[in-house]
Amino acid sequence: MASAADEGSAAAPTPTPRAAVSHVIFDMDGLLLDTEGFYTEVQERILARYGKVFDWSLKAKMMGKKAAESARIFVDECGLAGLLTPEQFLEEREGMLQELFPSCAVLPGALRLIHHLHANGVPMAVATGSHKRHFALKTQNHKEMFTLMHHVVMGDDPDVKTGKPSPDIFLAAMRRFEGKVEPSNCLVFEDAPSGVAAAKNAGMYAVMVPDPRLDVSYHKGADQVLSSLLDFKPDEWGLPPFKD
Ligand SMILES: O=P(O)(O)OC[C@@H](O)CO
Ligand SMILES: [Mg+2]
Repeated sequence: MASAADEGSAAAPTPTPRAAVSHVIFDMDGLLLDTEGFYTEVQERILARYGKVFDWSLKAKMMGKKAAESARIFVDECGLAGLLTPEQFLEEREGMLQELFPSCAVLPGALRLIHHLHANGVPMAVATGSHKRHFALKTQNHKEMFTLMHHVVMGDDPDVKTGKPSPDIFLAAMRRFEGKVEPSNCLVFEDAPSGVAAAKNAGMYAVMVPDPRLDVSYHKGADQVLSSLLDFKPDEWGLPPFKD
């Protein structure tokens, strides 16, 4: 029988990679940038006026979607039809969001991973449901991270006919890489159930980094679920390992 000392000195077996991807696509809100809390805060405030409470099952349905789609969900699910239109909801939350977005922080592990992949020549893109104007507000203090991306696709891009969970945005992001890239070459990082579904609908691999308040039933469909980007091991996906 091997002693504890023998076991300690034995080289760890090299794990078989889950897949060998060559290209990476990042979601933005709630994955790279800590902006989801702003949406929650503003929506809680609006709902409180109607004596209602914003909860995580509603959050799960709204997050990751284009603004108009999530506004429709908000009004319908909260039974506000006749009291508030989706357009009024968007108008009302706009001022509050515009003030909050520029102060957003980068989420843990995002910069480390992006710098590592860039240094190793792995092509990266961002695919966000956010439209151009909100993207500019959110990224104004984090420009460097986005210069390392080959490209960014936003929710109001003409190639994005339908928002997540439609695969449109991830397929558009894939097609804009150089050379011939297949969905099975792409690894998507997402925080939202609709985003994971979009990646899977596109035929890609999906690593989910969900908010801990999101019910575990929403993790279904992801190929891997992590508590933080800091826990990501590139070699599990055929990507160059971290050296530190
Ligand atoms: O696709 P992401 O970057 O999460 O953006 C969606 C955002 O508009 C709100 O959830
Ligand atoms: Mg997101």
